[in-house]
Parts: sequence; structure tokens; C-alpha cells
Amino acid sequence: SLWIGNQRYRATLSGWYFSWTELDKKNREKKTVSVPVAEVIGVEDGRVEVQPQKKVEDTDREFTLFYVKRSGRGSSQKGLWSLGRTHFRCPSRDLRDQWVTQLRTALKTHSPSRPHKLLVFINPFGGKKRGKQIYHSLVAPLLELAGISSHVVVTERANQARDHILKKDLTGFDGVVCVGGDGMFSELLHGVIGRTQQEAGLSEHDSSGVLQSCDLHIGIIPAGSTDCVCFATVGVNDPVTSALHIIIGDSQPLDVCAVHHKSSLVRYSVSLVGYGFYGDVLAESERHRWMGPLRYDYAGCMVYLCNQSYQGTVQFLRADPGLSSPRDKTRCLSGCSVCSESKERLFPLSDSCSLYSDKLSQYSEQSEGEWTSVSGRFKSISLTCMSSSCPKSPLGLSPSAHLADGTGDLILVRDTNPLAFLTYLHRHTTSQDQFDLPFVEVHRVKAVRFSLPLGEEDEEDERTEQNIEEGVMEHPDKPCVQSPSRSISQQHLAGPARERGTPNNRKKRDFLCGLCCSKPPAVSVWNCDGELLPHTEISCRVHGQLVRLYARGIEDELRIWGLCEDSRNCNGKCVLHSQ
Ligand SMILES: Nc1ncnc2c1ncn2[C@@H]1O[C@H](COP(=O)(O)OP(=O)(O)OP(=O)(O)O)[C@@H](O)[C@H]1O
Ligand SMILES: CCCCCCCCCCCCC/C=C/[C@@H](O)[C@H](CO)NC(C)=O
Ligand SMILES: [Ca+2]
Repeated sequence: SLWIGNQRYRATLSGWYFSWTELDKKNREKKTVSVPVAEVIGVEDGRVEVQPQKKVEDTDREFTLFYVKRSGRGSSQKGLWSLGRTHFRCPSRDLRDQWVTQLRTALKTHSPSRPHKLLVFINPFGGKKRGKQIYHSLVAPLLELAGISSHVVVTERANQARDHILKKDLTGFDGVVCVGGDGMFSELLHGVIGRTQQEAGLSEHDSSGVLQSCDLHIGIIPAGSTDCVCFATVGVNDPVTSALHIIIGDSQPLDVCAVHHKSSLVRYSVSLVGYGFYGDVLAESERHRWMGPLRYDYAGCMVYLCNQSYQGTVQFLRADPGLSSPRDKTRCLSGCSVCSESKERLFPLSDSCSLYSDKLSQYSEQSEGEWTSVSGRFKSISLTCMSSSCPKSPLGLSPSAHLADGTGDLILVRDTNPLAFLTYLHRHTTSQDQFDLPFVEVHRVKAVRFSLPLGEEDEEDERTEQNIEEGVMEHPDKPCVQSPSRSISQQHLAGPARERGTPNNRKKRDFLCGLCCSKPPAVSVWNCDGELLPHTEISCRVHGQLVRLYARGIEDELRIWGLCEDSRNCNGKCVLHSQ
């Protein structure tokens, strides 16, 4: 028996769960609360509070259990986790000590993948510039409670986190965590993938090469402008929820798209590689960084009004249509069977062989398949390895895309009238089928190539590079935040483009003036997870489950409101109807 206040409970710790059942005066069982041991955050002697600040009252018969608490059904914020706390009183000090010891032992046994030591990078300028405050007030106390040690680096420049991961000694760290937005996540992604390939002796520049999967986990504490990667892998943008996923050592594999230009790696993407509308929006928004997160809304309106479309040829390698489809109206949710089965397909012998040799055999044994080619004028071309859901678009650019199936969804939006395009954009924000429009097509793919029409190629690097440079034109009100677009893109400028690419030696032109007023531009620019790419002709290949996040995918089935309206059609396969 344990007591909570004056109420007696029967408590049991058996296997994977710690449960306590309320007993009435006649010993009849009433309500039971069960907490999976894997979701226990910590067990402390005495009556302990951590919020608003740590307070310990060391009473000798009490202990405090901290655990993951989910927001209840009907709550407006599905998927939100908070720290649950219950004070238990035992009949004696001896029994209290036994409970605490047993619970801590169970925790070690049932949660072997929890991190012990983390390397944390805080971008003090990301989003609303609250990164340091978010970390110190909301995250650090939870890590301390869970006994996780952390080394914190507050960044002083763009790419510091990436370079640190690439070059410094990381012995003892189980994972790296960023406090910031998608741009900070991208730094960690590039650092972790780059370092893993260096250590494996693999080149990142071979566009058909195999990459080594990364062991070092990545955690995201959302504190940026869009935080799309966090939203799409956790289901909410909330620092406490993300911190709790990190603490319990959740592990979500993630597909990564490698973008190459000729024979060099340009960037990696997990969310959006987008040309046309999304590229133009990013280029325009970069000029207005000083507006903060609002810059995307402003740029979206401006680019929409400009009504541009671009010519080109998209070639793609289809994924196996027997496995899944971007229009099957399912959602990739926590424990997704398509992703689990993909693991076996991507790493068939992973228990007995190294992951690297498994992937090698996969690539060498299977033929690539045939490339399909589509030419024409497009409003937008988007490749997304995941749904890319975010608060503005709760179901994302491709609602049925999977986080870890080794494929991406290619969405081609052909040139159309402004009203029809607005219908498409508006469907991003509702549950209406975005692909059920005559000018939109979607394909589940393994690889994509984009080329410009004959005669346009020569302009390519110069025009794109110009956009990038204009994208980082400084506004008088802008704080001294160095734009990532400048630093990263200039590093990747190849050959002659790099030589031309000094900021001061070329005329700066108003990007939107180019788009709307004078001769319409022949080429757009690629948006790669919120960074502008310095090349137009690119090739993309999806590397299945290349990295792992401290996350578990979206848990709450109610998030798919309205997506599946017909239980007979889905055969009970969608999460809504399988309940
Ligand atoms: N100390 C720093 N000074 C300037 N730039 C930095 C610093 N630390 C990180 N950065 C860069 O700032 C960029 C934007 O940061 P972050 O993603 O955290 O915020 P954000 O406002 O959400 O931006 P985005 O919209 O690009 O996601 C990142 O790409 C990162 O490279
Ligand atoms: C009539 C209403 C139109 C509203 C249109 C809303 C469209 C929202 C679509 C959001 C797509 C987000 C794709 C994700 C991109 C990220 O990878 C990237 C990095 O943060 N973000 C951006 C803005 O490029
Ligand atoms: Ca995928």
C-alpha cells in the first residue's frame, strides 16, 4: 500500500509498468493509473517540486515519481507532453527505500537507450530570440532531474554547430541537440552525416554512392520560425514535449535526401526541396529576415501576386508502388508499419552484418528501375521526404508521406491560373485532397533530377547565385544575425561561380522587381529545407533512415481529422478507423 495525500492505493511494479489503484474503505478497487517504466523521468526521495523551481522536502517515508503526462483527450493541443508528478507516502522509511531502489533499477533495465550525456547548441538569434531562455528555464531542469549531463554551446556564428560536430572530439556524447529552428537542425544534420561518412571513409560527393547510417542521435528543442522538422516528427512544437522525448531516449529514423550538382554534394534535406513558388518565397523572405517569423507570410503573398511559372524537365525514379502510395490516405504515425517494414528492406541483415555492407548489397542487387521524364512549365516542384507538416499546414505538403520508408514524394504543380493555384495552396491548410486537382501530380520516388530547357543552362549559376546574394541583403533594422544562406551557399559554390561570388563585386537587384515588373525570370531558385541552393540543375537521391532523431513520430490519431472519411474504403487501415 502507498498513500497519495490521505488516499490509499495498491501499487504494483511489474515488468514494463508502475501502476497505482485507488482503494475505497472496503478495499474495493477504483481508478488505476499506469505509467510505463520507459516513460518515468525520475524518482526522488522526499517531496520534490521542480516547477517553478526545485524544492526538496526530505521527509523519510515519501518519494516523488516524475513521468510523462499526455494532454487529455479533447485538449486543443494533441500530442503535448508535460511533466507528471506524484508524491507517494510509504508505511516506513525502509519500504520507501525499497520502492525507490526498485523503480530506479527498473528504469535502467527497461530504458537502455536513454542518453547520459548530450551536446547542446543554442542559437540565441533563432525565431523570436528566446533560445537561451527556453533552454535554461524549461529544458535544463528536466535534464537535471533525469540525471542527464549536458555540455552547452551558445553559438556565435552560423555553422558553428556543424563545424563543432565535424571537427571536435565527441567521445562520451550520446546525442546532439539544437535549440533553434529548421536552420539549426540542418546544421546538426550536416555535421552528423558528414562526420559519420568521414569516419567510415566514404565520399559524400558520389551521387549514386551509399552513405553510412548515423548512430549519434539528434534532438530538436523548437525555438525557431517554422520548426517544421520538429512538428512533423513529434506532432507539436513544444520545448517541454521535445525535452521529454530526448530524456526517455525515443528514436525515430528519418529519410534524408542528398542533393548533388554535377559531381558534388550541395546539401542534405529532410523536409522540402522546392523550386518555383517555395524557392521564390524563401528568396523573398530572406530579404525580410528583420520581420521575424512573419516574413514567410509577407513573402508568400508577394510571390503569389507575381504569378510566376518556370520551365524545365523533371526526371524521377519511382519507388515500388506495391508498398505504399502518396494518395493512399494513410498517415505515418508512431510505430508506422510501412516504415518498420522498410527497415527490413533497407537493412535486410542488420543483426548479423554491419549496416554499411547491408546497404551495399541492397544497392548492388537491385536495379535502379527506369527514369520517367516530365517536361513543361511548373508553378512549383516539391520533393519532400516526410509530410512536412507544420502549424500553418497541419497535414503537410504530402499528408501520406512516411518519415522513414526510404522514399520521397514528388509534387508537380503545372502552370495554371492564379485562382486555381490559390485553391491548391489553400488545401495545404485544410484536409481537402491537395492532389485532386487537374494541374497537380504526385509520385512516390527514390530519386529526382531537374534540368533547364536547352539554351537556359548558361544563365543558371549566375541567376541563382544572384538571388541568393540578394536574399541576404541587409536591412537597416536587421540584427547582426549572419544569414545561413550566405555562409552555406557560398561554401558550396563550385568553380567559376565561387570566384564570382564575392558580395561586393556584383550589382544587387530587387528580386521581386525581377519577378513581377520587368522581363520575367527564366529560372527560379531551389529551397532546400529553408536554405537557397546555389545551383538550378540538381539531382536528388533519398537515403532511407540515414539519421535518427529523439522522437517517435506523431502519436495522436485525432490529428488526422477528416483525412479518412470512409472506413470501408480504408479497410480500417487508417489510424482513425483502426481504433
Ligand atoms: N549565433 C549565430 N549568429 C548568426 N546565425 C546563426 C547563429 N547561430 C546559428 N545561426 C544560423 O541561423 C540560422 C537560422 O537559425 P534557426 O533555424 O535557429 O532560426 P529560424 O529563425 O527559425 O530560422 P529559419 O527560418 O531559417 O529556420 C541557422 O541556419 C543557423 O545556421
Ligand atoms: C490561401 C492560403 C495559402 C496558405 C499557404 C500556406 C502554405 C503553408 C505551406 C507550408 C509548407 C512548409 C514546407 C516546409 C518547409 C521547410 O522545410 C522550410 C524550412 O523551415 N520552410 C520554409 C518556409 O521554406
Ligand atoms: Ca520518406
